[in-house]
Amino acid sequence: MIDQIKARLNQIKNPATGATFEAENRWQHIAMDGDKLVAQYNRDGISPAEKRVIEGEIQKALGDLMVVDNIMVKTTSSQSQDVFKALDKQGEAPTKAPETQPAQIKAGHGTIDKKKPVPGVGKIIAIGSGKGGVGKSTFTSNLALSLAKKGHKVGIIDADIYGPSLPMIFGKRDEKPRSNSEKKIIPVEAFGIKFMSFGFFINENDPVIWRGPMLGGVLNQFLFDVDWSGLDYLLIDLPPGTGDIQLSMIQNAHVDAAIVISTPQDIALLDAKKGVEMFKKLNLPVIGMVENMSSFICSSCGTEHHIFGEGGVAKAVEQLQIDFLGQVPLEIELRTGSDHGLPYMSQDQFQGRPVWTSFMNVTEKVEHFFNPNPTPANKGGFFSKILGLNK
Ligand SMILES: Nc1ncnc2c1ncn2[C@@H]1O[C@H](COP(=O)(O)OP(=O)(O)OP(=O)(O)O)[C@@H](O)[C@H]1O
Repeated sequence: MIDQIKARLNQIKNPATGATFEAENRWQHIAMDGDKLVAQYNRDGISPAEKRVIEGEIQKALGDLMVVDNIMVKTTSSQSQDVFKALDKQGEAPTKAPETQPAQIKAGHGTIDKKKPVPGVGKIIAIGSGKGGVGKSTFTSNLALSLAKKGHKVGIIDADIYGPSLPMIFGKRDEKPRSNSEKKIIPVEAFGIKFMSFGFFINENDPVIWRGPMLGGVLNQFLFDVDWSGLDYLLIDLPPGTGDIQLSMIQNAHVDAAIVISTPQDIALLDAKKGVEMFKKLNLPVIGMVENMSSFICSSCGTEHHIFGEGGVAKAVEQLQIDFLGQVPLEIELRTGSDHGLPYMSQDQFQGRPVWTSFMNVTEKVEHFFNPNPTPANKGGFFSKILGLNK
């Protein structure tokens, strides 16, 4: 099959010149890795928009031979600045301002090999889930807000390449991140939380195939090319799953600990256990597991319904010998808040409700994990205080 694939890939045309990839000798590597195709071409002179056309053509050319999700196309370029600029709503890079530039992230430049601390950041927590849609981004954003309520300076990296939802949750979908004069990306800020999202750099309709080449380096770029100075906690919202993508994202990054989110459903739990194992394999301490959507309390009759099952996460943490950080019930306002850019924990009118209390309890456990013996001097924003970073 590989010969057939090569023959078809050679006929892909460069939209910039109209010549085939074969004629321009663009392909550098075409090989199968199990059932996955890894192909790499030289993209000098090809713009991001043309690159997307090419990826569409590759999908079309190979669509009858293999599953599109198994096609991984990498690129190399001698111009390391041919990058993905923060997009405005129409998909165009914003115009220049005198002292800042449109922020940009590079594609296909791999990971850095050494784990090094992120300047100005206290602790970095990776938040993962085995399965998609269990509420990882909802949890991450509300944990950030709860930590901020306890006096900490908090940032979030939205590294969920499949469904970056932080711009929506924080009501910043139209934001265009910029870089400062030191070429550091300035994080976007909402409700006192600084964040950076992969969503600012892609069009929502871009196929996942196009995002593939960005996987390797994107987390490290978000860790080191963004100005995170002054943070106590930096949370990383990982893509759902426990495969190579998640592994390669975190194995070279300096992360202090991880939290795994699951629903009580068997299938989600099974995958969440794999997530815990993945973090353990990477020698990353697991703070614990959170059960989201644990139950629904009927507002008319007050009965508690365990829609996705009951007690599953409590059992799993026992088997895995990790801590149970708590349950977050289903609550309509948690969803509507996220949909409307008004995250739940930013709305003080919900204080005292079960979801609010759950988030504050989880927050205390996270604080305790890093600071088991709080004193008045190191309580609330303690990392910044120690480091003298809070201005
Ligand atoms: N406890 C909850 N109560 C009500 N709705 C919730 C709750 N948790 C999450 N949701 C809603 O469920 C949906 C999925 O949540 P979210 O996007 O946070 O999941 P995710 O695990 O990050 O998904 P993905 O895998 O796509 O990144 C969202 O609409 C969110 O608002």
